[in-house]
Amino acid sequence: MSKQNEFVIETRHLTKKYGDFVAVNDLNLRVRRGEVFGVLGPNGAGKTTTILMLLGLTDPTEGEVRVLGLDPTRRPLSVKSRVGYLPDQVGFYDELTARENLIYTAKLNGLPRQEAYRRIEEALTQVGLAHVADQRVGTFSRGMRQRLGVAEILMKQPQLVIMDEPTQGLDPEASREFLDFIRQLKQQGITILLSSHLLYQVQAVCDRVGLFHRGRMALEGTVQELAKKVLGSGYRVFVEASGNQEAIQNALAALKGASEVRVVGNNRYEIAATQDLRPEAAKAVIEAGGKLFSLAVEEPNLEEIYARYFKEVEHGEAA
Ligand SMILES: Nc1ncnc2c1ncn2[C@@H]1O[C@H](COP(=O)(O)OP(=O)(O)OP(=O)(O)O)[C@@H](O)[C@H]1O
Repeated sequence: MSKQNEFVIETRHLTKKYGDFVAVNDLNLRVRRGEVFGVLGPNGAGKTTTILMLLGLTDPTEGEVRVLGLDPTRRPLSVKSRVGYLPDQVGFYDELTARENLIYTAKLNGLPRQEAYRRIEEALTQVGLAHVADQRVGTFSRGMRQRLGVAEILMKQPQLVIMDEPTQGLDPEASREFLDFIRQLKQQGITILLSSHLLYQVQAVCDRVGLFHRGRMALEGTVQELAKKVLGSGYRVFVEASGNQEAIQNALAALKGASEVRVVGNNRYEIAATQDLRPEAAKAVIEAGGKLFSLAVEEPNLEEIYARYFKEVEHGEAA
């Protein structure tokens, strides 16, 4: 394993078998300090099983795991007290109030009493639950429970937060707030592992993503890197310009990074490109004697990458 600190999460040849079934297969996952890493993949790809191993909640069959330099198999409590965990259904004691639930967690984590009280009040206020702090959690809506889960994380002040489908079942407003919360944590230098099926959300907050497929990490990188690998290009640049159509089209097609140029209407062109070619396209239009009216760019889209990747996998399997 590499030097502590560089990677907050590191797995080597991590494998989990249930009988003959391999749920996680030879997984090498590395998440750097301070990054937001998105875990994607179809149902049953092994995402939750991986997360449970990272938290010491289930033991690997083979391979190694380090979380914050600790082995969760041997030191599950040390890992749990340092890592914030937000599953899709946050487990709280329904008969206890919001505040009592947090006091209970604080005790489990060995927080000193006064410090715990201070942090709990702060966290409850931050997530907007201060006014219901003394209500039983059994009366809470799903969104309120999730907020309490967030309060628990804020109270812990962890170095790493692991989230498994955290916005599942939340309304759009609550999901948006949740994304802001992730950004806030990132600003504080906290590392985040986020598993989600909501690709646009993942794209909005993640620095890198890993695509899981049948227990393996099939692809890994920034959205741009994945776009290059899977789509070949990924950027679309839209150009509106008058002038000699053939000259403009040729000039655009000659740009480095342009893989295809299509005429999509009167004086309108669409470039498929490996990067944002707007400045280069502007220059090319002028040099080809054209007049530029507008330029726009569409960045690579994780939905498209995901759909294309799995279509190709299926196609490969069918062949
Ligand atoms: N305790 C268990 N016993 C037997 N098989 C299991 C057990 N837990 C998980 N599995 C199987 O392991 C595979 C991976 O499950 P896992 O929950 O990790 O997938 P996932 O990627 O999180 O999927 P989802 O997106 O549906 O949450 C699935 O086929 C699942 O049925």
